[in-house]
Amino acid sequence: MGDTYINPHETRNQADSGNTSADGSAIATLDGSVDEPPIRSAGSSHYLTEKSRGETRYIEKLPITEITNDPDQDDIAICAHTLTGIEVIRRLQTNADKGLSEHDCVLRREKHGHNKLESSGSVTWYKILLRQVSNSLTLVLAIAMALSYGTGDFIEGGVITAVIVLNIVVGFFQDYRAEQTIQSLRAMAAPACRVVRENGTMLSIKAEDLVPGDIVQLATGDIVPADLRLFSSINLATDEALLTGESKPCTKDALSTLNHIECALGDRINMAYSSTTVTRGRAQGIVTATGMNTEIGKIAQLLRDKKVYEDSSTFVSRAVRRVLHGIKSALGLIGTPLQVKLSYFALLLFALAILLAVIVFSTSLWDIDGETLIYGICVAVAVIPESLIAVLTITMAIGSKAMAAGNVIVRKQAALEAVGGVTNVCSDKTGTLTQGKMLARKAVLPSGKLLTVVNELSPFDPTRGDVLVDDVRLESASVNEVDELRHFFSTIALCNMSNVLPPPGDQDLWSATGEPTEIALHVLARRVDQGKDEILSRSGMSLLTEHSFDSSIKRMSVVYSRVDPDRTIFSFTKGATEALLPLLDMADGQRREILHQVDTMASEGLRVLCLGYRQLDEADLESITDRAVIEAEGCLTFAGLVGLYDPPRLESAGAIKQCQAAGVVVHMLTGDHLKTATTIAKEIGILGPDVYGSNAQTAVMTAMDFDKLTDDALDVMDPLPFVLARCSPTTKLRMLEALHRRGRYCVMTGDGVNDSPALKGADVGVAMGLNGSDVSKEAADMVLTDDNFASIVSAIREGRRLFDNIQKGLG
Ligand SMILES: Nc1ncnc2c1ncn2[C@@H]1O[C@H](COP(=O)(O)OP(=O)(O)OP(=O)(O)O)[C@@H](O)[C@H]1O
Ligand code: NA
Repeated sequence: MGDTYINPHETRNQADSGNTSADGSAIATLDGSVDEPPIRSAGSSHYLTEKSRGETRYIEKLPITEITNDPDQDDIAICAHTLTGIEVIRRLQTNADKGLSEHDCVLRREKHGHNKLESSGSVTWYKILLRQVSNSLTLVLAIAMALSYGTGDFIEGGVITAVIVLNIVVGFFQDYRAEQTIQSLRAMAAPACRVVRENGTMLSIKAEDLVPGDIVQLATGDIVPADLRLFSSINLATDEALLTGESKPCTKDALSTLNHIECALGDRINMAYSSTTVTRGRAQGIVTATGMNTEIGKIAQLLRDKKVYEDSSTFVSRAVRRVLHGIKSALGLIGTPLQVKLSYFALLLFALAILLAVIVFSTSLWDIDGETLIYGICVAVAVIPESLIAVLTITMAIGSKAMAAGNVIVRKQAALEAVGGVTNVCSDKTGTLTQGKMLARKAVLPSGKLLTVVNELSPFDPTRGDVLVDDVRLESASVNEVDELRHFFSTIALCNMSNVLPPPGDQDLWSATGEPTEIALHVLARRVDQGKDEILSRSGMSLLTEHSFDSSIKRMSVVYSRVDPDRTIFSFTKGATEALLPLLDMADGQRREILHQVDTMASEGLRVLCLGYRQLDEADLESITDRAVIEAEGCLTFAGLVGLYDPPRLESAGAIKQCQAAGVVVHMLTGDHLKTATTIAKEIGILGPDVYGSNAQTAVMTAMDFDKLTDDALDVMDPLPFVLARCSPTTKLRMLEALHRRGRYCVMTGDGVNDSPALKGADVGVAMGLNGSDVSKEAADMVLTDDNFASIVSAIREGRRLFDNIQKGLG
């Protein structure tokens, strides 16, 4: 239950207040819940709905709790799931529409503190200093120094002392700075969230700044920033494994109200808990608990209160384990692979030094006089390369600084070294190799008429530029007179979650929020006054349900209904051609015709979307909530094709050339059409006369063909594809495995929720800082602050320099 926001045929068994009247008017809630500024929030209309619908009944059913003027936040956190959304909003003295004022927030923050988990103490300066002293190299050097002084070799002794001091000082400042960077990175990487504040403005703020009573919006891929009582939701599901251990996503329903306060966390389907992740859908909720008061905070508190080694092992085995751990970390055998390697190296040198000393002493048949002693020690000390340590420390310091300057946040230390050894890069296309700013250039209508956009200036400004139909300018007024035009524009505007925003005041810079693909379509619709809001207010339609875009099935559907006398219901679908063609109701000949048109557009480098719509009966409503059923039914009427252009980034071609010159192979793993991807790949040089194997049959493949092959077949393939089109997250994993079986070492980029396995599996997983989901950032080793492919290349360069310098130091 609760799979959708509203289903008239659904009977609810929860004690519920007036929201069972789930018909047209409550539905109106939904279309308001577009996710970005400066819209009215979904909450508002829901609020009105609940109020306007049977208010008396609502009051009768009010829980018998006292309403105080000073709502107690702790109290709300405990019982929010048993109250209606409205009640929670009222008790927390906020407004779903307007949100809290800045003044309120300051007061509440004073009372409840920041929304973050208290960590177990930050690293202090003396701990960092201790870390400098306690490693094999320093220990070995210290012994050498003592021996040198002991034998009166003050020059050698002085040099070693200088090296030790340099090592400690540089190391200290470097680590200290790194520690601070990590702190600030944590703050930066702390999930941002979208919140309604100050009379209804939508802001993006750090989760840390949330206070109880804030109105928060959630979308697929978000990490829930605080404990929330949801008050509107569409197809929402969250992954709560962290809290409940339940690995299946938990379907949420904002409109339900539960009866029992003690109800298990996993059953509280009207709540979303801090640190869980949104696996699908979107929602709005009100913050009921922050920081250590959240459910995850309570767990953290429990963990902190517990003794560190609280297991069944005996005192002795615990002590042994601790001592071993202590020795290992003192010798520097705990850390990144490189640190460990270096520590072993130092120990090896030390052993060698002792061996030499022993040899010297043996030649004098252990008749050790002063001279032999000095000689032996000098030989031993000479083996230890003081300069190595100085070089190392300085190189590491410079390397990590350069990375940060190059728009790459290194989340895991080991990645700093790993990235230098990379032999293959598997990159996304959209937004990474290309600019991610799409423009709708062309469209083909069902009748075969060609629609083109000319004279456009900026990607977001619908007022500049003209739409031509077969070379005749299309006037806004005539759209509604032609059926196929009306259906075409309704589909691209309504099956769309983006917002296109006029410039504020007297400026002329349009802006937009949402996915580039959808923005491009929305701008096209607005060029002829067919924006989403315009269509909705004109036709009186409201959203029934929505299945947001899913990159594994590559399409999106929405269902709208009109509340007129004979309630008409329409579904609109858009997606990749391969995903939509089987759902279209048409003859095979016509399908082939469409495929031909798609091919032509794709070879021009355009991303082609296919559109369809369908009129539904009341009876179909039963099934609209279940995506699998909608798919099976299909029977869509074809509404047209649209071609979007996403120009490559200017830096891409150069960066790819540098990679190839350095022997790094670049692969493009994209969700896009084969032809579109190939055209772009040629433009930026992933394929070309200089690239060995570019003309091979396997250079360009669709994921479908790739996935069909067995591992053995992949292993003999030469070369592995440079372009993999229509990729899904699992294809990325197979590509990774194939590369690993060949002993390659690779970077993999990803931005989506389901890219996490590929990011974790890669030698260096790279997430996108600007447009990536929180989940992908958590899984990655590195995050690009500018989403730019060129930054990966500079990271590789920096990593290699680091490696080379260390190599030189060792040699
Ligand atoms: N919002 C959307 N609604 C419907 N279909 C979409 C939408 N976005 C993309 N598509 C279709 O799905 C295909 C794959 O998109 P997907 O998001 O998986 O790839 P991408 O992330 O854009 O590309 P890349 O993997 O190179 O970054 C697109 O080529 C397009 O046909
Ligand atoms: Na992608």
